Amino acid sequence: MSIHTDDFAPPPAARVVSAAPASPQEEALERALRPKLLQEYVGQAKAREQLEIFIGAARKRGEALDHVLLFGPPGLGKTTLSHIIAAELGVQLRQTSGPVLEKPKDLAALLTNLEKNDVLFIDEIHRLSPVVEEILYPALEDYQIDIMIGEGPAARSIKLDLQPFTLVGATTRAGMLTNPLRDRFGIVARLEFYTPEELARIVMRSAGLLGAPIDPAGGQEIARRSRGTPRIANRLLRRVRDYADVKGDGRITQDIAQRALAMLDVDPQGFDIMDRKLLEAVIHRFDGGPVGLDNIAASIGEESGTIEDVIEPYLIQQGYLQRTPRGRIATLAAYRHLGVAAPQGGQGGGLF
Ligand SMILES: Nc1ncnc2c1ncn2[C@@H]1O[C@H](COP(=O)(O)OP(=O)(O)OP(=O)(O)O)[C@@H](O)[C@H]1O
Ligand SMILES: [Mg+2]
Repeated sequence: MSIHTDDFAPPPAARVVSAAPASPQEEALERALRPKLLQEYVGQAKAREQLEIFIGAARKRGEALDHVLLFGPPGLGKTTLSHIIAAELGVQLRQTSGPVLEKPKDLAALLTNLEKNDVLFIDEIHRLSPVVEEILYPALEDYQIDIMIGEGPAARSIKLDLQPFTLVGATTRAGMLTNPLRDRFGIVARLEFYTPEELARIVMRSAGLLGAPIDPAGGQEIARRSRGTPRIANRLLRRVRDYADVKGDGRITQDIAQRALAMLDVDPQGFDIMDRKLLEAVIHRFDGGPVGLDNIAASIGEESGTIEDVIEPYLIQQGYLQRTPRGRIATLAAYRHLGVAAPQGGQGGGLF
């Protein structure tokens, strides 16, 4: 048996505050913690209020809900919300994703199987191929599709009528949607990072479902360090619970939470090693910026897409990083957080 040095590298999923689901097991656990109705869905007041009204109206009239676009960083509850929409409408949900739909006929098969007012959920909708997207336009507008039968000179196009349905599209990158696709969504909901109070409610609820005894202060400690993201909050809760079982008497107290999170390398701001690496790179290797995304990516050995979708949004929202047309800039808060003296007199990209 040969041993490669790669065997010792931690897998990417080892990042404990990564917003992406770590494994199929984690996805199964997540499903168990998923709220099923709007009432249980914590936070996102704006999106929830909109949906409550439009869902209520659609139900009253017995019509399909307008098409819904959900966008926001990973782990904020887009998939959860799509399931809730179907449940609140009292219809079935069919689920697929942009990269899975390779050919027009893949989408056509799904569409023709929908029943009246059903929800079709397309995750990562920004990754639909153009030929598949083409099929979607008339389906969304007139509940019709044009499909080609046969090949070569014998090929002909036929129109098929569909049942009225609702498309729920989810994306981490609304900017990557084509205009004609974006224009066909009547309801557009942008999901925001959660406040520590909202995350604390989520943590307490999840702990209840897991049967884990927890103090409110323990819940708040986990919430504060979850990067505004329910998926991370639930993951940290499970790790802290393990720690409490082994190192304590099973109860998640603030002290246990603090010790467990320190062990996991999640700092009091909820930043992990990747966040710190990024800020350190901008400050130490690029004089605080401005520096382009690709340079940061090369410098910290992370894909630029991951940086843009997963790492940066929270750092920007919290005011540690700025995205400018000339590149990324580390703010004063970033210098402070890393305990580095900020440059004096108009350096650091003119921020100070
Ligand atoms: N508003 C909420 N209230 C309670 N729990 C939530 C809420 N939003 C999300 N969660 C929890 O967080 C987990 C992740 O949410 P979800 O899978 O819906 O995120 P997502 O936005 O679809 O992520 P991705 O972009 O990776 O697909 C869910 O399993 C659920 O338990
Ligand atoms: Mg999802």
